[in-house]
Amino acid sequence: MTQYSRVSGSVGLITLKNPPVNQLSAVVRHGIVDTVQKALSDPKVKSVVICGQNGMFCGGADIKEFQTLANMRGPPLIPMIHSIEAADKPVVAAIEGGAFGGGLELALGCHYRIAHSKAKVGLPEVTLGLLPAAGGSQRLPRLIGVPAALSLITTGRHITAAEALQLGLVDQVADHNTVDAAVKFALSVAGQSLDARRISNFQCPPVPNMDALFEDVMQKVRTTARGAIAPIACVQAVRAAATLPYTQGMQREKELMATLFTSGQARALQYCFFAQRVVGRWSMPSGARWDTSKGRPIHKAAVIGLGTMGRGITVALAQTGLSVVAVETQEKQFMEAKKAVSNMLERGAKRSGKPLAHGKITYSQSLQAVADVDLVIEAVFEDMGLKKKVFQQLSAVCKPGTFLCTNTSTLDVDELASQTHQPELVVGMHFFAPAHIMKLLEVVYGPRSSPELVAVVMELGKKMGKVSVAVGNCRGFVGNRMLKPYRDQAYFLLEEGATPQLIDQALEEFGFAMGAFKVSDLSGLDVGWKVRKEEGLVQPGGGSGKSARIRNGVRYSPLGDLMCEQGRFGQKTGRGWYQYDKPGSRDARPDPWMHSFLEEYRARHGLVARRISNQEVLERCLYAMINEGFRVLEDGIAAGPEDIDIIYVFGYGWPRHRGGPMFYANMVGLEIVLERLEHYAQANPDMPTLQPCSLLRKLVASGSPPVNKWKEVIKNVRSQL
Ligand SMILES: CCC[C@H](O)CC(=O)SCCNC(=O)CCNC(=O)[C@H](O)C(C)(C)COP(=O)([O-])OP(=O)([O-])OC[C@H]1O[C@@H](n2cnc3c(N)ncnc32)[C@H](O)[C@@H]1OP(=O)([O-])[O-]
Repeated sequence: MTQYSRVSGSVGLITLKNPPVNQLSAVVRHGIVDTVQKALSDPKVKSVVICGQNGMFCGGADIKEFQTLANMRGPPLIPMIHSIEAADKPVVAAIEGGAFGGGLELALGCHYRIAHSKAKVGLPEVTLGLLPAAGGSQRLPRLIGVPAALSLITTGRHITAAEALQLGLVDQVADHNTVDAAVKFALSVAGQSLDARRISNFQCPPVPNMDALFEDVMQKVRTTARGAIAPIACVQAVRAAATLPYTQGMQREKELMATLFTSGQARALQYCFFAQRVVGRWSMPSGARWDTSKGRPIHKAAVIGLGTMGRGITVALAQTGLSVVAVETQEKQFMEAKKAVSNMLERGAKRSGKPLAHGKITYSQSLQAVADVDLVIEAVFEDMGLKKKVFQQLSAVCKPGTFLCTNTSTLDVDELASQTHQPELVVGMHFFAPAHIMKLLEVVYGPRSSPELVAVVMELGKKMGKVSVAVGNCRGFVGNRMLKPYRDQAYFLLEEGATPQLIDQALEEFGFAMGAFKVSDLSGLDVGWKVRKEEGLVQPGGGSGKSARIRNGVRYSPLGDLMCEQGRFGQKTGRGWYQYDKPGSRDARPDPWMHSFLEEYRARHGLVARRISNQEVLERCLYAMINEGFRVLEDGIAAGPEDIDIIYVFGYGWPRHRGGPMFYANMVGLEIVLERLEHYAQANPDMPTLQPCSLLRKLVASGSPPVNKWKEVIKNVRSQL
């Protein structure tokens, strides 16, 4: 909706009213066309101000309308914005809150822009698989120059009003009432010539070596895009602005948008946008939900154990403004951690331009120091015995009602909870390394966990700038549980004839930030080895005969164990699945040693190497992971496919433009995933993770509904279990 009034005698005030973010739905576009027409034809009106209600200018086109073309009725944006720019009365945009995407494009069609000092602006279309196609890709470079426009349009980043002023994107910044300031401004420019204010008439400011600039940017974008097509189209659109007259540039913008709009990538990225918001509305099997469970504020928190994870968590907490007690009992680690945390905080402050959060941390070598905190995050070594001891001590030391959280990545949260006097006040907070940078937080509740605690931790995650996903307790939770069958398939493929680089290349071409073996080298092969040893799976020398590759009746690959026996722990030892210049180096190079190691291994086990295609790598690794995802849903560990997809996009390097594993399965076609799993399961009867799970079969039998309809089928499957 759009409201119109006349203020200060001669200013037509148009207010966009469409909660939650005044998005440009059809009804709003109608309203703008009508009210602009009204203002321009009213002789009493000498100038116009456009603003948005509830302290928000406009969040852009209505993304929900993109889901079906049928929804996209009503006046199109481009002519609407052109008619504003062509108006013979000055039109001023009063930007409060934010102007994003189509919202900023609307403001760029106005003759002047005044922003509140706390407002942000940006063209985030690229994050939705699109480009600013209501003239944004053509007007922005004309206004602020090609390099700055490229930076904003290809990254989609939101900038502050101060930066926008510096770039010349806005004309004035107001500290108080922006609409009042804009009305005053509109009065002052009434009657003035608008020839120099219509951005579409501008030439792009000249750039020396323009070809070299575009080549350079295109190369960078191709590397970082990992297969996403929108960033490349954004560069092409800006290039059109720099080299073509405005009308031809607009034609190019339209053509590029048409390709993007119907692409699967745009659908996947828009799905991710909404999925990220869906996971915030968490629920537990008990029926407790985000909107009925209230948390309480946390003022003081503690971190136990200052290894890599503990340091990152301490920094992340301090950066939210909380008081943090950081505890490490080992003298050497204690001294190193203090220094490291302070460096990390300094770097963070430099990056964000925000003040240092040093003063908020107190360090201690005694657990007694946490007696008065509201919440503790345990981040000691991944060892059940050690963690149990810490939880017993915490339960004795902390004041009643203290929330106790564990940063375990796989261990049983309920078992830890049972070590305390108040097991309902224990949950998992599974951070990802480096914890102050990585966005994902898995919040792991057990059957006894109190909804209040889940609410507290989800809220705390939000404050820390994390995307928090609430999941149930099981081995590996959601992320690591699904990763296991994916990794296992990668090992089996090595045995069957692949190399680490063949598998990694297929996964990286798919869009993963790193292939399975590079990730393994980065995180250290010894971590999994230790766990497998504790589980009694490791046989020295890899074992011999038939039993060497079978454990508990299921196929097992001892390759990782053999690598560890050779001291090849990955980057930290300079040798792993790849070789490195020196220990700690990150530049992975294929290792000829690996070739003979695999040949010898295959010969010992009577395996004949065969040619493995990229398609087989993707199908076996990804479909095994997806199949486990269906089991996770069937078991009620994740509330819905969105939870799984967001965990993978934010924590495991899954390419966002493919929407997450469960969305991807839907894009491929559930019947195809089922058929391929059946095929591979038949060929490998000793790999139960390839046996299609019943939820997948049920979904296919129900006609493969879209992801947002899966919950109904899941409910039926669970009720039959
Ligand atoms: C031809 C076209 C060309 C054009 O260039 C294309 C575009 O403009 S593409 C668009 C380019 N624009 C963008 O990419 C901006 C996308 N939006 C954002 O980045 C953030 O929402 C914003 C920064 C605005 C506010 O952040 P915040 O304060 O943390 O709030 P929040 O994020 O939690 O959202 C609150 C609620 O609003 C909902 N919703 C939000 N935006 C839209 C929308 N455009 N539409 C529909 N709905 C939208 C959102 O789903 C949520 O609903 P719910 O039911 O409560 O879950």
